[in-house]
This record gives sequence, C-alpha cells and structure tokens, in this order.
Amino acid sequence: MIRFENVGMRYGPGPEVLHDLSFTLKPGSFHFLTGPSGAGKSSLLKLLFLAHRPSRGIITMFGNDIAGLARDDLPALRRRIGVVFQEFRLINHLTAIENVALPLRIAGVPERQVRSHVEELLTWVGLGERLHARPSVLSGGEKQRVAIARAVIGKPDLLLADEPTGNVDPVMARRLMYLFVELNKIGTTLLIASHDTSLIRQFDQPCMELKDGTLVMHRDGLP
Ligand SMILES: Nc1ncnc2c1ncn2[C@@H]1O[C@H](COP(=O)(O)OP(=O)(O)OP(=O)(O)O)[C@@H](O)[C@H]1O
Repeated sequence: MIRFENVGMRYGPGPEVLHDLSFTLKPGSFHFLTGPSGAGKSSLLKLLFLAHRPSRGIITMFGNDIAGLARDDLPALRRRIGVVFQEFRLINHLTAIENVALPLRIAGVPERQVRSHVEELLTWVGLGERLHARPSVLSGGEKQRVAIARAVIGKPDLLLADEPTGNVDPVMARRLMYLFVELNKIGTTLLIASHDTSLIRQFDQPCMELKDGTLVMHRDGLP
C-alpha cells in the first residue's frame, strides 16, 4: 500500500535530512515511529502526508507513484489520510465539535449522523463538557484530543500521528492508544511517532526507528 524506495528528503537547498529510506507499510499494519529529537520523524510524516516532495527515490501510495501526481490530484489522496500534527492545527474560529465534524461534512455525511457521531467520540476522549469550546480556551491536552478525534472520525485508510500523547497524562495516553488500536482493527494503517518508549513498550506493535535520517526497522518492538 505504501512503499518507499531509496527515498531522500531535504528542505530547500539544505542538507539531506532523510537518506535512503526503503520500507513498506502493508494495508492494515500498525507501526510506531521512534528516534531521538531531530532524527527526522516529523519530516517522514510530511512525506507521507504529501506535504513535501522527496528529493530522490520513489514513493508509492495507494497504488500511485506520487512523482506522477499533479497538484490537483493531492486533495483526493489526502482525504484518505488522517493526521495528528504535533502543533494540532485546529481551526481557531470553529468549536471543538465543528473541528471534528469537518471531515464528515466534507465527505457529505448526513448532518444528524455527524452530530451524534462527533458527540460520542468527543465524550469518549473526555471532552463531553467542552463540545462548544473554541481552541483558544482549550488546554494543550484538550486540543490534542480534539485533533485526534478529527483525525480518526472519518476512519481514514492511513492515520499518521506526531507525538499524539505528548500533552496528556498516562491514563489518557493509554485510552487514546486504545482508540488507535480499535481504528487499526477496522482496517486503518497506522504510523504513530512517539518519544514515549514506556508507552510503546506496553503495546505489541512493531517499531520503526530513525537515527540521523536513516531507518532501522525493529520487527518485534523495542530492543
Ligand atoms: N522546515 C524546516 N526547514 C529546514 N530544516 C528543517 C525543517 N524542519 C525540520 N528540519 C530539520 O530536519 C531534521 C529532522 O527534523 P524533524 O523535525 O523531522 O525531526 P524529529 O525526529 O521529528 O524531531 P522531534 O522529535 O524533535 O520533533 C532536523 O535536522 C531539523 O533541524
């Protein structure tokens, strides 16, 4: 489903920050992505979200060589991907419920279903009392949970998450991880970047590790 062959990436004329990445993410697989700060985790997620082009190599996503895609083809492909950005990227003038409803409204889901579905999910992540709050009055952990709810609500084919539990306590972190596990059970392919090795160790999923922009694959979790 997703295949990288000798992929490199640089920002503008700068040095390469990712080198010779070759890996496959099979449909329905679930990997953690770990590595020290600056190793290139967010950069790899940017490639996968088609927010940045590789400087060399071949990336195949959902059967498309992305080098052959026109700019106009990207939105349709991105709609198959849910993303939790490190800095959340919520829409400031929309409430929590409106932010999370957005992917369903874009997909044309009937309004009655949108409302009940979004309320249920936000309540599940502990935000039942914050449905009508705007991002400016939410804490970091609350914003993070809205961002996660928005990313998972449309049951995307691929979910990318950058440090999705970085702002919540350990109990909520586990709850959010189980949300990802459930999403994976219904077929979503997951790649979750996290520094939190103690959390990663609690799950069986394999771990991909980046070091200085180069990938080391651990099939059986952390060493
Ligand atoms: N917009 C940018 N322009 C130029 N260089 C960048 C940019 N973003 C990241 N880099 C560089 O790319 C390298 C990888 O950064 P990246 O943010 O992908 O690492 P990371 O593993 O996600 O780090 P962290 O865990 O701290 O978020 C670093 O050397 C960083 O300085």
